[in-house]
Amino acid sequence: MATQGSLPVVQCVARARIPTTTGPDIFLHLYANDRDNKEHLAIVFGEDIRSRSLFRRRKNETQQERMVRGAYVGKLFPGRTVADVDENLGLELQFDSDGELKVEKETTWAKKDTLVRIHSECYTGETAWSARCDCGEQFDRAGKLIALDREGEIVGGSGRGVIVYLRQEGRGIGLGEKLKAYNLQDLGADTVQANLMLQHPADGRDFSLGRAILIDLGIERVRLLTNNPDKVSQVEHPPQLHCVERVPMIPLSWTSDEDGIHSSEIEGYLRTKVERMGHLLQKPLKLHTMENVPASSTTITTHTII
Ligand SMILES: Nc1nc2c(ncn2[C@@H]2O[C@H](COP(=O)(O)OP(=O)(O)OP(=O)(O)O)[C@@H](O)[C@H]2O)c(=O)[nH]1
Ligand SMILES: [Zn+2]
Repeated sequence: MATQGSLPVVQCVARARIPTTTGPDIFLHLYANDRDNKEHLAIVFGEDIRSRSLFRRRKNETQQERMVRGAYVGKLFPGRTVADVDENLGLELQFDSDGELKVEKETTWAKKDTLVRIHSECYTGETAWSARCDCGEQFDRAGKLIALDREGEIVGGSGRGVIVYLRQEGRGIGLGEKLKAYNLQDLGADTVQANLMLQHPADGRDFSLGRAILIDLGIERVRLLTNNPDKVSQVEHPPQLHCVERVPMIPLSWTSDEDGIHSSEIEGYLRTKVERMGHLLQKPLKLHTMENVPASSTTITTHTII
């Protein structure tokens, strides 16, 4: 687990509106940073969640250049010439003498609890239909919960929220090493043992880039979608960033016979997360060590961070 340490410097390179197949427009932000050369992303729900580094005014730039990188208010349309004013919607951005965006409630989301997922890239789970993990399901669920007002007892994001998408494939070991880890798992190791056998830490990820991206987006109070306690502690950077609540992500297969991922591999994966990585999962789970103990006593309770 990485220590808090200083924040990386992040720069939003571009933002674009993405009309989605599921309904809402999202705003995809691509980031550069001073720690690695990966293209980390922020999937932002809500036109008014604004990247300070993207909107910061640059010397001698034109309004056209601002619109091309995505530093505009409201909606783009053919013939629009000014980035900082959307006359159709009656929106205008204001800036201070240093060219920093002024946070005004009419144009910029601020000081509100925001539903957030810090998600690590998983090609196999998100693209290759893998039933070894629940990453793809979690990614989809995060988008759905951000768009919804509520789902059962979970309060959604009502169309405002962020999925910080960190290029940390394989809990940071990369896709090639993760494939080797899968082979070791087919040979009987669990996901933690496999990493260690390959001379990698069980989970060497550093979420400081996630913190820096959220702060750049002006997010201050996070309702974090995760079962991973390490992530909860990583979303603390007082006074700028606080985790005010942990919102559990219960695997769909635990609440439905049809939905979700049903495979022997996923049960082992989730069991290892609970037993060996300290993940906080609510549904009773038959643990290796608790074979003959009634399920009700193995419920792992979660704690809402206040
Ligand atoms: N090394 C390794 N990485 C895996 C394995 N299965 C999934 N992963 C990676 O684990 C990461 C999953 O992280 P997240 O989806 O952020 O979830 P989490 O950190 O486990 O915790 P939650 O926020 O509760 O979902 C991704 O980078 C996956 O590629 C595995 O068997 N071995
Ligand atoms: Zn995965």
